[in-house]
Amino acid sequence: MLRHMMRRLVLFQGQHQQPTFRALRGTKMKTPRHSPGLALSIWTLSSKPRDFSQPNSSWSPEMRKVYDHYNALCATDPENESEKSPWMKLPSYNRSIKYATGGIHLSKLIQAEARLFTRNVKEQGATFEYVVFINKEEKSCVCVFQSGRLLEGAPGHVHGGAIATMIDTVTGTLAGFLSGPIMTANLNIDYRSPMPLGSVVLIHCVLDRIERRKTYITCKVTSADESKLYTEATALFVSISVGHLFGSRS
Ligand SMILES: CCCCCCCC(=O)SCCNC(=O)CCNC(=O)[C@H](O)C(C)(C)COP(=O)(O)OP(=O)(O)OC[C@H]1O[C@@H](n2cnc3c(N)ncnc32)[C@H](O)[C@@H]1OP(=O)(O)O
Repeated sequence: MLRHMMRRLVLFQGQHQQPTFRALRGTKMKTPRHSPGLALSIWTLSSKPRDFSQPNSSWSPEMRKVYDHYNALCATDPENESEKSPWMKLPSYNRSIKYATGGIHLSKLIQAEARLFTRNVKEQGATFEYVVFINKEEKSCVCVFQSGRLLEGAPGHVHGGAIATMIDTVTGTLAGFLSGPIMTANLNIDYRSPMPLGSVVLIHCVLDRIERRKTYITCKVTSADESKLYTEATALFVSISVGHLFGSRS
């Protein structure tokens, strides 16, 4: 069954419909605590994983306003239903493996207690609140990001590592959407002005170019009204085989 699910995962990644999953190198299989039969029957009944891109009560009115703006862009015009919007909102789970068909089951086998860095604090609003909207035609995306109180670096401002985490996540999401399974090979960041803790910012990413296995993305982080530039970055992602995550170079 595991082999079957892995095959579905590879097929899924090849369709480039969703962002890729991140490194699982050094992965260990976890033996289910229950008997396999019982465990499987429970999994079959399990509901959909929580989608963290949905609004929650920690979102500020500004976060909600920007979210509503981009969410409206995703809707199909009722007067022209044949023309689909190029915008789409991506779901977000606490493990990227859950994007794959059967991923919810796989995530219970592969390092079952692992959690995506940006989604690992249960308290809503304490760390990374974000949602990513992709524009398929422009090969670009916008992430609406609200930083929480646990992300402080300089007093009252967001930690540079937290900003880098978000840039890696959003550029990686776009690269994975466009190129399938990838890993970050290079990330260059210029911090232009300090980002107030708790503020809502936009992370704009666009495809620069694709050369063989290399996908180059450029990124700008601005205030929600786009009047202030906080950060600029460029990122290189290299396409990998799923085997690369499990230690095989083939
Ligand atoms: C939903 C959430 C999404 C989150 C996305 C986040 C993704 C991550 O953070 S991944 C974690 C951080 N990244 C890593 O741990 C990666 C570690 N590095 C590796 O595994 C490998 O070095 C890897 C995969 C990047 C490249 O290795 P490999 O597959 O052997 O590629 P390799 O043959 O060396 O290079 C391929 C091409 O990329 C180029 N390249 C590789 N690394 C670099 C680099 N650091 N800088 C510039 N170019 C590079 C090579 O020159 C080569 O170019 P060309 O095609 O022109 O000859």
